[in-house]
Amino acid sequence: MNPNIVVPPEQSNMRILVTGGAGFIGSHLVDKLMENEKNEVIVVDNYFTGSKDNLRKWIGHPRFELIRHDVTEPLLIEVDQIYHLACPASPIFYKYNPVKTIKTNVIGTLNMLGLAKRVGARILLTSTSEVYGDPLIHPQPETYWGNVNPIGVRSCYDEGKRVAETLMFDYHRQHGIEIRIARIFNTYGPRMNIDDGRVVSNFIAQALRGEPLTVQKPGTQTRSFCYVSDMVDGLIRLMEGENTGPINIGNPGEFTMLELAETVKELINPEVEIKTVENTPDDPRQRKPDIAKAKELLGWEPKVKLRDGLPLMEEDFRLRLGVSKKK
Ligand SMILES: NC(=O)c1ccc[n+]([C@@H]2O[C@H](COP(=O)([O-])OP(=O)(O)OC[C@H]3O[C@@H](n4cnc5c(N)ncnc54)[C@H](O)[C@@H]3O)[C@@H](O)[C@H]2O)c1
Ligand SMILES: O=C(O)[C@H]1O[C@H](OP(=O)(O)OP(=O)(O)OC[C@H]2O[C@@H](n3ccc(=O)[nH]c3=O)[C@H](O)[C@@H]2O)[C@H](O)[C@@H](O)[C@@H]1O
Repeated sequence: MNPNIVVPPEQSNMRILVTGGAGFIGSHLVDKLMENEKNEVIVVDNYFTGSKDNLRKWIGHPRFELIRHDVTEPLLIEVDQIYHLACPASPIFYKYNPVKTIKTNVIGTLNMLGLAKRVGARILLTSTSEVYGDPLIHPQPETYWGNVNPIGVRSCYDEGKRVAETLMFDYHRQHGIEIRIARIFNTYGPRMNIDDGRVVSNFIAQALRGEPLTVQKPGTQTRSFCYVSDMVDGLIRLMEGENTGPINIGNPGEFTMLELAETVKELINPEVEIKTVENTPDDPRQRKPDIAKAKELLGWEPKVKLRDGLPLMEEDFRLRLGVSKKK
């Protein structure tokens, strides 16, 4: 090929690895990446919390490949970009085998950085707002170092992601790897596991089954919920842009868990009861992203409000649970 011909970036073919691509956010990201005919997408996943079903429309597609692989083992392939998502995200699942969660975050991220270094790929890590722990600053800007319990039951995830961020920056400084770090705040949408255990999927499944909505005590704790299409848009902008991050990607609309339960009840099943149940240790009391950096550096902000996103998720849950809407 003539070396003087410069191929503009939007014209070049890209081979993209998505680890954890059979999961909730990963499978939506794959859908978006596959829309670009210049992209070839490879998913690696161990199916711990993900499923082939989430990718069924792409299985057999000539630009798509699915590999059963655990990221705690080395991976030798040739790719241009790596979206590194592999890690259980629901507290129930990441606490199920905490040692494995740490291995996934630390050894898994080391392996993906090793791959990025060998082939010269750009790598994006999906970190989390949990790096801020139980935050003492509100809302949380990226400059906040957090308030994390290093020995608690959530630490395998929180500290695991903090080490993963450290590894990303050390590979960047020491080996010149091109890195991107997204700090994702609570994301919801179609394809979440019905029994995933996270609050939005729990409340929607409970409302559709006519079971009480289980608000964990005190119920005044807050979260800020981002719809999955907004999240995927933010991740792609971060990968394609020039900033390493970390950058918060989330929706600043903040709700108490009681408010969320009231909203789900009103929109999905006004007859359902709301009951208060025991909470788990170290549950953060408040969480809201400061997204000034995402707005300025990525030109990104979320578009889908909670009241518009919940019905889209309801539709998907109705189909999967076989519960039709009353006329
Ligand atoms: N959804 C959120 O609200 C949220 C918030 C903050 C950060 N994140 C991060 O985003 C990423 C995706 O989250 P999600 O909500 O889609 O979760 P998910 O559990 O649906 O997806 C995670 C995927 O990773 C796979 N996986 C887990 N361990 C693996 C391993 N050792 N090797 C290979 N694959 C493995 C799972 O099988 C699953 O398909 C995670 O890194 C998570 O920490 C998510
Ligand atoms: O977004 C993030 O940064 C992190 O948020 C979540 O962790 P968490 O906010 O604890 O998620 P949930 O399990 O959905 O809990 C949210 C709140 O709802 C409450 N909850 C949960 C479940 C339930 O049935 N009822 C209920 O009131 C919890 O006590 C908590 O206060 C994700 O699961 C993590 O993967 C992610 O990294």
